[in-house]
Parts: sequence; structure tokens; C-alpha cells
Amino acid sequence: MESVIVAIDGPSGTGKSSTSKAVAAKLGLSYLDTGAQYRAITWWMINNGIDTDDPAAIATASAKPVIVSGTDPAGPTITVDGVDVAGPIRTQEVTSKVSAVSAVAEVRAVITELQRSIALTARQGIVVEGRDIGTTVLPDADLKIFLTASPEARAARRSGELKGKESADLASTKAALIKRDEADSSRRTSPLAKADDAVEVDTTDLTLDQVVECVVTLVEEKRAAAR
Ligand SMILES: Nc1ncnc2c1ncn2[C@@H]1O[C@H](COP(=O)(O)OP(=O)(O)O)[C@@H](O)[C@H]1O
Ligand SMILES: Nc1ccn([C@H]2C[C@H](O)[C@@H](COP(=O)(O)OP(=O)(O)O)O2)c(=O)n1
Repeated sequence: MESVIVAIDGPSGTGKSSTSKAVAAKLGLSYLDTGAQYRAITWWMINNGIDTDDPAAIATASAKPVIVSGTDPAGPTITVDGVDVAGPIRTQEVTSKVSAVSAVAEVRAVITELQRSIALTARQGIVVEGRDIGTTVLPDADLKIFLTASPEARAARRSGELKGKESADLASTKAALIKRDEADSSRRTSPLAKADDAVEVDTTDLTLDQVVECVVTLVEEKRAAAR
């Protein structure tokens, strides 16, 4: 297998971004954070005065922002219309609105096409992480992983990140995270779901290194089987 495509999906705080970046760096692959793209389009909608509770307005504007993702796992980047939005897309305002924006079918069509073109041009291969990569974006991926973890572990990881930046206690972080997972899992267009052929890894009691090792081993097994 010359170039390998790995799809990593799962709910918030299961370790998708950290795992994907580390696996890509170890194996010399590109890395794509598709959540960052949905956050970027949400940021653009807010910044351009589009009502994020108005799916028709979002649909009309969906093709306007130009989103560019840099896919080096050592320093992934994201710009919208040439503006670096790596910081602004992580605010609680964007986080609270991203599920509504990403549920709009027109938004998903635009972003899915962008994701496929990025995956196609990654010469060494790529690790793509998100919610619908194994089911919809790259159904022919060489390896599909579905990460899970208990809501308690996920909330603890997330509130550890937020501390010092924006105040968020554990209970409200957990409530917001569960609400977003429910919205992402119940939307009509390509909801968060495990692909039938995905390997499920429960990360609740695993260290990040253990999860990375597990995924790297699975990629190596796939490569060996293809030889
Ligand atoms: N297995 C793990 N054990 C403990 N903490 C972890 C683990 N995996 C990731 N983390 C931490 O949890 C937080 C959320 O991880 P992240 O990779 O951003 O998750 P996701 O992309 O699924 O939302 C980060 O601070 C990360 O360092
Ligand atoms: N492939 C994807 C990736 C993310 N999304 C949406 C749904 C998620 O709540 C948001 C944000 O995703 P992101 O991975 O940045 O979220 P977390 O890092 O888990 O907090 O984007 C999606 O609909 N499809």
C-alpha cells in the first residue's frame, strides 16, 4: 500500500485530534481536522452577520467563504478568506453554534467536497478526523477507527483545556458536550456514526500514547496485509 487513508471518527473529547496528529506524524502522513473546517465556516457566518438559527440563510451563504487547511501534522493551519482563524474558531461562541451550522446539507456538501479533494491530493496518505469520515466522506478509507470514552472522561479532558481561558466548570462542560453530541448524532445529513467496518477503541482508561500505539499497529497490519 503506497499511500494510506485513515478515517478517525467519534464524539467530542475522545482524543481524535491528538491521536490523529500523532499517528500522522509517526507514519509520515498528512493530517486533516474536519471539525476545524466546520468551525471555520461557523466563524465566518457569525462574522458576516448570518443568523445561525436560520438554515436557509446559512445554505445561501455556504459556498462564499474560502477555507484552506494546512495538513502538516506538526503545524496544522486553517484560514478563511486568507485570515488565520486557528484561535477564533475555538471560542465558546463558535463551539455553541457549530452543530447548527454543520447540520445544514449545503454546508456539508461544500465541506465534504473540499475534504475529498484534500485527501485525494495527499501523496503519502492522510489521517482525516471528524464525525462522518468513515461513513460518508471517505467510505473507501483503508482503515476506519471510531473512538469513544465515557462522558465523564471527555468532560474532564475538555474542561482541563478550557481552564484559564474561558471559565467553564466540569458540570456545564459535560452538559454542553452531551448536547452537542446529541445534535451531531441526530441530524439528518451524515450524522455522527460508527461505520460498520470501523474498529471501535474505548479510550476512557487508555493514555494518549496507548491509543496512538494501537492505531499505528492497525495501520501497519493493513499495510502488511496489502503487500
Ligand atoms: N487517551 C487520553 N487520555 C487522556 N487525555 C487525553 C487522551 N486523548 C486525548 N486527551 C486529551 O483530551 C483533550 C481532548 O482531546 P482531543 O484530541 O482534542 O479530542 P477530540 O478531537 O476527540 O475532541 C486534549 O486535551 C487531549 O490532550
Ligand atoms: N466531520 C465532521 C467534523 C465536525 N463536525 C461538526 C460537529 C462538531 O460538533 C463540530 C466541531 O468539531 P470538532 O472536532 O472541532 O469538535 P471537538 O474538537 O470534538 O470539540 O463540527 C461535523 O459535523 N462533521
